[in-house]
Amino acid sequence: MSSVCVHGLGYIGLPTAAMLADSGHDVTGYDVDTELVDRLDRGEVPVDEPGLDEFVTDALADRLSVSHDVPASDYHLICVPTPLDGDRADLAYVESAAGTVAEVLRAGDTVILESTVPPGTTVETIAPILERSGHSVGEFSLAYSPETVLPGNVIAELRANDRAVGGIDERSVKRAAALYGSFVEGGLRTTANPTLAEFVKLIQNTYRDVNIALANELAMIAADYELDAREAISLANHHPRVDLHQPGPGVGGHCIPIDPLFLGQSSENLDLIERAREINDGMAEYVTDLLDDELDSLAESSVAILGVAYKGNVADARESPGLRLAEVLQARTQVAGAGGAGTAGVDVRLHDPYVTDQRFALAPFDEALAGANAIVVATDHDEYAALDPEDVAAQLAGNVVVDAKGLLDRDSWEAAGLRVVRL
Ligand SMILES: NC(=O)C1=CN([C@@H]2O[C@H](COP(=O)(O)OP(=O)(O)OC[C@H]3O[C@@H](n4cnc5c(N)ncnc54)[C@H](O)[C@@H]3O)[C@@H](O)[C@H]2O)C=CC1
Ligand SMILES: CC(=O)N[C@@H]1[C@@H](OP(=O)(O)OP(=O)(O)OC[C@H]2O[C@@H](n3ccc(=O)[nH]c3=O)[C@H](O)[C@@H]2O)O[C@H](C(=O)O)[C@@H](O)[C@@H]1O
Repeated sequence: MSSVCVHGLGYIGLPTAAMLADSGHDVTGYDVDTELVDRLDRGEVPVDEPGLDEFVTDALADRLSVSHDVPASDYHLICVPTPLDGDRADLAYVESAAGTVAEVLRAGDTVILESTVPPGTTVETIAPILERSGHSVGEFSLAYSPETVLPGNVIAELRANDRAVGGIDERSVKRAAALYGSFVEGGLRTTANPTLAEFVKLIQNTYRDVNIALANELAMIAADYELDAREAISLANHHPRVDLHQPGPGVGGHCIPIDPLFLGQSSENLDLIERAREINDGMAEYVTDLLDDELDSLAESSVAILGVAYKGNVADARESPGLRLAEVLQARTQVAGAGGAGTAGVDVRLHDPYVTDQRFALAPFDEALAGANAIVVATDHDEYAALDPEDVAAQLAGNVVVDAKGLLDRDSWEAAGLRVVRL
């Protein structure tokens, strides 16, 4: 078993550190957020993910420790953020983490980058920073291995998913594969080319983004023929070589809407991929058009948006389709005030049973619904699937329901006197 230091104890780093400890390695978790390190040290697990609390707590009682310092270790795993800055990846965090590793790196150690990055980052950006240690690539090992876990199912997918491992040389491939082999039950797909592994991660998320855009476009076309897109997609998917995705109010989260843009960082050849992004981002406009068609006067209406989390049963509201819809609705109906300043027309109420972020001015469910002219189901939370249409109808002033996630049983909702428009 090896000593491992995990840099970055967020959504990816923390479960990975606990998994490595669970597999018998001696793991140190390091994060620049000193408060986070202190909280973890007290046994508080601030990352919201099913089963993670107990998994991390058990690891902390055994082979996982957290520290404000980076110890010399056989392995360094870098799991720090790579946000978007304009239309480019902000690599400041991975550069900083690599700089910290360089300070303790020894000949024979292995560094693995897990953060999602534009192709070429490991070779062109990380390797030169690590060489500030005084050791050359080859004296230490270096690999890229992307994380592919699905939020909501992280612990199971850490073990079960196949994992791409791209080493900078054959020794790096072997060293990285040995570490992942200690807990990955899926296949290890190795290559002596980190750039290929970086590219593979990006095209997995791009595949999903482009396919969702196709589903969204099909939903708009189906509506022109007065057909139910989801019924059509379900029937079409019975073909052995067709697997269409589902339409929705947009693509949220901090990965799928962002990773396709990383692909374009050193290539002028993105076309379909860029168009897919536009289609997915444009779904908020489309849902606004639907509401405009259904309501007498959008500007004088109240609309309850159910769901600001980016997807069902999670609390993460990054790149939220529900919030984007709220912005578009307000921008569309803004009217010039006396001083020329815009005043919002439509009254938008936001509700979410999972999101706790105070910045979003979320309303309790009954307040969000009270006297509203329309509701939009923007997130497929289980709580919304279980709503009683009679109760909802009794609280609304209007009868328009836009089911943007195909969550509701249309017959029972229409039997309650509601007009259901579904994407
Ligand atoms: N969250 C997800 O579902 C997935 C995320 N990824 C990728 O994994 C990477 C990490 O993402 P998350 O864990 O979600 O981010 P996160 O924001 O949850 O956590 C990152 C942590 O890194 C810490 N950090 C920042 N700079 C640091 C440094 N120089 N040294 C040590 N710690 C530092 C931050 O304080 C934070 O606690 C990103 O590149 C992301 O795109 C990949 C697949 C899935
Ligand atoms: C290829 C792939 O499935 N990538 C996963 C993805 O996780 P994430 O939770 O962002 O993906 P998701 O469940 O597709 O949700 C993204 C968004 O897309 C929407 N969505 C999803 C599927 C669909 O048919 N239609 C649709 O509109 C969701 O509602 C959500 O707003 O991105 C993660 C990441 O890279 O962070 C990655 O680890 C996960 O495995």
